[in-house]
Amino acid sequence: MTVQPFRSVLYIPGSKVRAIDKAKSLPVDAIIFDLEDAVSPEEKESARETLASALAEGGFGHRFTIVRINGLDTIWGTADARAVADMACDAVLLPKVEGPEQIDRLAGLIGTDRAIWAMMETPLGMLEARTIAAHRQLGGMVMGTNDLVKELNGRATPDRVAVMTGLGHCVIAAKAHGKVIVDGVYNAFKDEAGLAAECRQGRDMGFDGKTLIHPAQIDTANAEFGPSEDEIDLARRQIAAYEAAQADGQGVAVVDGKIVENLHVDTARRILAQAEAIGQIAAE
Ligand SMILES: CC(C)(COP(=O)(O)OP(=O)(O)OC[C@H]1O[C@@H](n2cnc3c(N)ncnc32)[C@H](O)[C@@H]1OP(=O)(O)O)[C@@H](O)C(=O)NCCC(=O)NCCSC(=O)C[C@H](O)C(=O)O
Ligand SMILES: [Mg+2]
Repeated sequence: MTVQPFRSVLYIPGSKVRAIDKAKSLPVDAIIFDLEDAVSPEEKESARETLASALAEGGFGHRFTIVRINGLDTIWGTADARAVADMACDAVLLPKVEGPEQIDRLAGLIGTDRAIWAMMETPLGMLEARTIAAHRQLGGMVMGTNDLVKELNGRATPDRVAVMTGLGHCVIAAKAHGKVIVDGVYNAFKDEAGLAAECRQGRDMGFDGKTLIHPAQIDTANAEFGPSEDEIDLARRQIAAYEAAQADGQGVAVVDGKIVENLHVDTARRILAQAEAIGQIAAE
């Protein structure tokens, strides 16, 4: 079982050369190089060129590289898509996706080989999560909780009640189709405790990781979305107990007073595979 980690997914404005360079040494699993909201209209074209050179130069190692382009209905979108078709990145992220036809339209510009990721951040996007997740070229989904709160005219509260239905719906859609899904950003980038609590909520819901806006958020996301020592220890003991029970002709084992069935063993194996993948990254 191979499990590529997406615990920490850092946005970097495509216009910020120093930040792009810094990313080569940051312990992130993935990077979103942004051409959309983090780049001013005056810098859109130069950011495209900056990014193309940085990606051509390389040096991002194991980090999964994603470029977020502007929407195809904006004045920059088509030129972004044409430029990104030649960029050395792993995936292209399209903002405000509201249906599979938008993915088809982007595929018409960049080809069908490159993975397309979708920003999930509008009410219509939430309703269409199922058809978007099912698209053959879709690699992953990224929650855009700032836009979603805005579009709902809700309020950004610590319990995230305004976006909770959408978050759960998108997790279900992504998992139904075996796609990666990462949670939205935590805006207060100096509030470590608040970030940790929101990461735990996202992890409990089934998100694979969290999008981040500042390097100071990386360690928290990696810790909260990676398996803990206790989880790894329990996974090992569950597998051992289940294998022993099977050898004894039993279908169920008991560990720490709780039953262990084949489905729990699947989860345990996934935890160990993720821990191994993370260990390999750390050893690089
Ligand atoms: C939020 C920031 C504007 C803060 O920037 P700054 O004041 O420069 O931070 P620091 O001085 O603390 O920076 C310290 C060093 O870290 C580097 N840095 C900062 N941010 C990043 C980053 N994102 N990636 C890599 N490196 C970064 C600085 O260059 C400093 O380095 P050094 O000089 O070598 O010490 C800034 O963090 C920022 O611009 N963040 C990204 C904002 C962004 O991308 N926003 C758009 C995505 S969020 C979104 O759109 C969500 C979604 O669509 C939705 O709807 O919810
Ligand atoms: Mg957004």
